[in-house]
Amino acid sequence: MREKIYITRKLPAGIVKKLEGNFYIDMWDQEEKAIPRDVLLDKVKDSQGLLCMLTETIDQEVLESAPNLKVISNMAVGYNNIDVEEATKRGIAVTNTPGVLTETTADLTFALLMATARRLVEASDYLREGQWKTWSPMQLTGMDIHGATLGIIGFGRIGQAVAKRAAGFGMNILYYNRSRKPEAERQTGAQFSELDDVLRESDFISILLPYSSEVHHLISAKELSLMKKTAILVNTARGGIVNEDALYDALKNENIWAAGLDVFEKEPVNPNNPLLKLPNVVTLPHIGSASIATRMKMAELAAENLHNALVGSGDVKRVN
Ligand SMILES: NC(=O)c1ccc[n+]([C@@H]2O[C@H](COP(=O)([O-])OP(=O)(O)OC[C@H]3O[C@@H](n4cnc5c(N)ncnc54)[C@H](O)[C@@H]3O)[C@@H](O)[C@H]2O)c1
Repeated sequence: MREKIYITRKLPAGIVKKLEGNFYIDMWDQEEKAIPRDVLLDKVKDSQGLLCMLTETIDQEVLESAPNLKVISNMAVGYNNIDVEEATKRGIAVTNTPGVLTETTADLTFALLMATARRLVEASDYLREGQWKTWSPMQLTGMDIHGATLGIIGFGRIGQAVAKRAAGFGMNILYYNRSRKPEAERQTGAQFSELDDVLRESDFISILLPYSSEVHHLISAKELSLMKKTAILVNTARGGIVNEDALYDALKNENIWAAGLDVFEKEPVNPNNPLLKLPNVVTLPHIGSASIATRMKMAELAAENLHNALVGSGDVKRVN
């Protein structure tokens, strides 16, 4: 009997068709509605492979419901939605999609940095709401990007790709990372600093660390208090790295100047989240890797990981 793969979101037909050559495929295909938890728990019961998104929490309960599972293929580079330790104990391979989304996520990070610095959303709303009646020299003024110092926290693939863009914009670059990256330092002129120094000296802070319990609320009240009052925080990594209550206070009390957020502690974001009400925050619904070409590449790589891990040959991007 063919092995069964369950896919938690509708994927492009061509990608599903390729998998159908070797496996029995079942898929959640309601695009407007996320897969309900009870459906997921039921569907994994007889599956050998699971292709999921970061919106699905693959915890102990899911793993217990899936005694036949051999591979979990996450269609994302981050995999904090999966209990990797528990999966490893059960001999389940966990895979992700690194690399193919690096440049697209760096583009979005830079776009968010610029939109926040130059108040693009506020300015667009101002015009649409019919408020543009005169001209005043200090109206809708923002922060310069050229010549400013960018501090990158998490200097991996995406962090380094952001640094390349920043170098082109004439920014000075500081970075904090677990280990030093001499080759990227040479290419971008970025300088390694301790975390507190990066926070103190930067005009822009870009967070690009993977989420883990180790970095939960890494940026909290104390860290925000080290930042310049004119500083802008951009988070395109994971919401849990920043303490949202502390961030709200820092923005409300003008201890920092603005924030650009693509990610939140709880997603999808509750529309009543107070951060959405602040004028000095630009918010996005986790669209870092959302270009047509990149989402296709991510889906292809996620399918390839699953296929290769199940047939036992070819390249597999394993995280455990
Ligand atoms: N907004 C989005 O849509 C989106 C898209 C892609 C990736 N992401 C997030 O961006 C993250 C980074 O992606 P990447 O491909 O650059 O990953 P990466 O593994 O290439 O880079 C992460 C860097 O962080 C460093 N690091 C890890 N833990 C650390 C710690 N505790 N202290 C200091 N340094 C630490 C690593 O040494 C590495 O250099 C992903 O894990 C994901 O959560 C978000």
